[in-house]
Amino acid sequence: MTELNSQSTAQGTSVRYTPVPGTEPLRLGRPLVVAIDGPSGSGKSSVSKEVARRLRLAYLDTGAMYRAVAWDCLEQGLDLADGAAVEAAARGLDLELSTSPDVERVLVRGPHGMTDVTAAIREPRISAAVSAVATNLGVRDELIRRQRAIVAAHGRRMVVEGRDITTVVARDAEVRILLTASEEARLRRRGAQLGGTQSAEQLHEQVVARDAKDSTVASFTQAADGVFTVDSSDLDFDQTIDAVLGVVHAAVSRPAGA
Ligand SMILES: Nc1ncnc2c1ncn2[C@@H]1O[C@H](COP(=O)(O)OP(=O)(O)O)[C@@H](O)[C@H]1O
Ligand SMILES: Nc1ccn([C@H]2C[C@H](O)[C@@H](COP(=O)(O)OP(=O)(O)O)O2)c(=O)n1
Repeated sequence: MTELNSQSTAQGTSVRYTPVPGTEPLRLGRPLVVAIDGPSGSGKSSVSKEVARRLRLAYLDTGAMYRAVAWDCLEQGLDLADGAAVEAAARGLDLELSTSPDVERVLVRGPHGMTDVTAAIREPRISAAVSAVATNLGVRDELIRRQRAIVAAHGRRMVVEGRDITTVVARDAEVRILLTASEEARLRRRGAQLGGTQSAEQLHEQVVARDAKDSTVASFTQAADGVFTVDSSDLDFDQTIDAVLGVVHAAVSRPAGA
């Protein structure tokens, strides 16, 4: 009951999704985990939030969890090379994050009460430090456990985005997507997002070099079996949303076992 139409637009040919009212697989209450992985700047966060709004699902930004651990380690003055101390910080972290696609909020509880770290975790100093935390396997073990618990607590109705969601955290997701874009597009988008404040070298470090480090512990450059690839290099934001929604509807409309 899903229509996928090819339409020519000013930007080229794109796949657009035409929702069919009352489409059974998207009924409210039925589990629907949409797992989205991809490299830095491919559009995971912005696309996942909009897809969650359209499908009335909760939203989990797993990258924000790794960033919050990095923030806490720096706050405590820990040496990020001390794996045991970093793992202990992750296991002890009292973290609260919004799972609404409309509210961006990350809070960390410390000895002096809750600190709102929503903006702080996006600072370049955290982007520079976060791979040291994300490549710590003890940290990953703890955050993966928490991420699975969050998905379960939301009745498995959630868009979850990161680097290892399709392959580890939610291998059993109803829909698994690898969102990619060319390196050139990703650097351009991240540069614009940061308001042109970063040099080409800084952007390369924050996007390409960080992905190379993160690739050592998570596989997000090639789609695993059963994972759909959406390449957004030549799509604008709205076209990317249409393409992702098209994949969701095609996946949930498939007969069982197909
Ligand atoms: N298809 C697209 N076309 C143009 N810009 C996009 C597209 N997808 C995302 N963006 C923009 O690119 C920037 C980076 O996207 P973001 O969602 O932060 O990526 P990620 O979470 O993968 O690092 C944002 O400013 C976002 O609005
Ligand atoms: N599931 C995840 C999510 C993020 N990470 C790591 C990889 C990244 O360097 C950091 C921050 O992720 P985030 O998605 O915020 O990164 P972007 O700057 O949006 O590309 O965490 C991870 O290892 N596994």
